[in-house]
Amino acid sequence: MRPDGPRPTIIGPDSGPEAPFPLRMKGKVVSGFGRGSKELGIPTANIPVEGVSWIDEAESGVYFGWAGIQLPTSHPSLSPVPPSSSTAPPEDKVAEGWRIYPMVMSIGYNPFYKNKVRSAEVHVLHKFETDFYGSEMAISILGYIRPEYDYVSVEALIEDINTDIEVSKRSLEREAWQKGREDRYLWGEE
Ligand SMILES: Cc1cc2nc3c(=O)[nH]c(=O)nc-3n(C[C@H](O)[C@H](O)[C@H](O)COP(=O)(O)O)c2cc1C
Ligand SMILES: Nc1ncnc2c1ncn2[C@@H]1O[C@H](COP(=O)(O)OP(=O)(O)O)[C@@H](O)[C@H]1O
Repeated sequence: MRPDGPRPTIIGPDSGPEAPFPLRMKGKVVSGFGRGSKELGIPTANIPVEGVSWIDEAESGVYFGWAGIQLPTSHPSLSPVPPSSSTAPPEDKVAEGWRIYPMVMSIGYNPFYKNKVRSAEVHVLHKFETDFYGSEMAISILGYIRPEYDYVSVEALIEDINTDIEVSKRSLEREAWQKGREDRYLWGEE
């Protein structure tokens, strides 16, 4: 059960991420249990964990970092990227539909829902006009926020996820953490 008490408002030192981060994984967005949007109002894009070398050793819990998504060229949320932006992917990758966003995610069994299989679920900190199932997504995890908990109610779970969103935004705003956006892995390169 979630312990009582205040939570840290920012994660990691101002100097930037520390080992073992960044932890990276990528895959096509698949469907989960359909609870993210409908029950919680917080959609989470699932990517398969099979074949991710570090996943078995990773602690279950909530992580944050950057996500690259290749949106189909017909996607209504494919807003233009200012070419002057130093953190945008290279122009050819922008043309292929790649965009970079901050993200917060959970890796584990979702104790509140008592899942039997381990999942990786990414909430992208951006408002999309439609879904992006089947899109290629690459993530670079830069820090660990907290363990997964069971909750007395769905409202208590939602409140903690909203705090995770704020902690992630605040942590990534710092200069040394913004550099993480320039990781080529985020636009599909090895
Ligand atoms: C940032 C974040 C934190 C989460 N923390 C927890 C948690 O502490 N306990 C839990 O049971 N589930 C947690 N979840 C998982 C939600 O329960 C999950 O996203 C929801 O069940 C939707 O599942 P679905 O996408 O497979 O439908 C978290 C999800 C996110 C995005
Ligand atoms: N900001 C967002 N972050 C993550 N996924 C989003 C977002 N906005 C829209 N989506 C879409 O919503 C889907 C997740 O919806 P959700 O209700 O959690 O269902 P499920 O987990 O069963 O697939 C993602 O796969 C993606 O296509």
